[in-house]
Amino acid sequence: MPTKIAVLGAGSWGTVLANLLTENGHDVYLWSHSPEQVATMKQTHKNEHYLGAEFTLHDALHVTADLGQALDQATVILFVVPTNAIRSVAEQVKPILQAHRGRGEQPIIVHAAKGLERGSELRISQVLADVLPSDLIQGIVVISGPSHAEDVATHDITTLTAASEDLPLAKKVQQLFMNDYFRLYTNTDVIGVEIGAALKNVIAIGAGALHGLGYGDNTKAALMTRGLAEISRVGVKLGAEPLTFIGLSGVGDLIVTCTSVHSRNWRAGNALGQGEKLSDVLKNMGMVVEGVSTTKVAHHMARELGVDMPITDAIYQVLYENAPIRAVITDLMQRSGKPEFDFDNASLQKH
Ligand SMILES: NC(=O)C1=CN([C@@H]2O[C@H](COP(=O)(O)OP(=O)(O)OC[C@H]3O[C@@H](n4cnc5c(N)ncnc54)[C@H](OP(=O)(O)O)[C@@H]3O)[C@@H](O)[C@H]2O)C=CC1
Ligand SMILES: O=C(CO)COP(=O)(O)O
Repeated sequence: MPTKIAVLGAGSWGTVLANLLTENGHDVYLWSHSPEQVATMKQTHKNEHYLGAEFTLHDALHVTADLGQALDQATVILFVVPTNAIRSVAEQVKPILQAHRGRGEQPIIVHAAKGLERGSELRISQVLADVLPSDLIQGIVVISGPSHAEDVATHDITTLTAASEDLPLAKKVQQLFMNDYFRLYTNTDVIGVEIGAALKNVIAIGAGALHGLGYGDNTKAALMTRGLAEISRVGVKLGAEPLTFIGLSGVGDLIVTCTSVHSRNWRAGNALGQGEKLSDVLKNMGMVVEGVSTTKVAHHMARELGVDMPITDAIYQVLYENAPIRAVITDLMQRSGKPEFDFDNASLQKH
């Protein structure tokens, strides 16, 4: 029995996930807020701006700019817009779900975005829970892991995590997405999965910058390892399970984002390392670079929580205070010597 799924956001990731779910036999409606983009996709069967000319939309995939049509009788709603658009899209979804309430429908809400909301510092599942009351929905599941849209588009073998506090719901979502090239594992640590997903983008900007400046493999490994240390530190302080950070949405996503030319965060960092201005880099990218906004949120969050995040702070200085990259690297290296692990520090323990 096919499941009706509404995919909200027709950028690179939303389009590829909608295609995959259609391949898996589901009845999928891909919603874009742009009627012009929908008209072009219907005419060409492509989403060329985001995925190039090679990628073709599945014949059975419905594309629409009508949110009501996408949501009508959908049992799953997948949010794949950038973090800072999640709230406004959820606010458009809410009255439609309220109108459907009489039919007794309660869709599963899934999201695939990676960031922290500017201003509120909320994780994405928290933003969704803030807007969509629990009597309107079955629950919220996050899907996350090392997964560039460009590689999934060519059926490269890919593994993700489906995370929810409600394990049966995570298992349902796992089954919807699984196929011979896309494998999901479940996890109940939503905090760890969302924090790992958001903060790896910050470190990927740093990895790109090191590449742009000509640093070698030792330096990149140092950045990724110490980057993971600070991601884990803040995550555990927020209540995450430490093990999640050695999983797919921790080290897994950190590796792919810090090493792939597909990563918009890595590419932005690389361009900065080569001396381009941030405003030009973002203008030329034409796609979301989540790590730029997340760096600001994480920098403030670290201060509020009293967690040491020296790499994130250094990237903040480069992005928001115009600090020269080589100077912040020198400052990082000149900090006093420290133990690799502070085993006695309570902030490394969950409780
Ligand atoms: N690309 C990838 O490989 C992966 C991305 N992700 C995450 O998925 C999320 C989406 O990323 P991705 O698809 O790559 O982003 P893109 O930049 O490729 O596309 C973003 C899409 O969201 C739309 N959009 C932007 N603002 C709004 C809004 N206010 N209302 C409705 N639609 C809006 C854009 O429309 P328009 O064209 O009009 O601007 C565009 O269709 C991000 O959080 C990203 O980190 C996660 C895993 C992999
Ligand atoms: O999250 C991603 C891969 O897992 C995509 O990363 P970018 O947003 O840097 O392209």
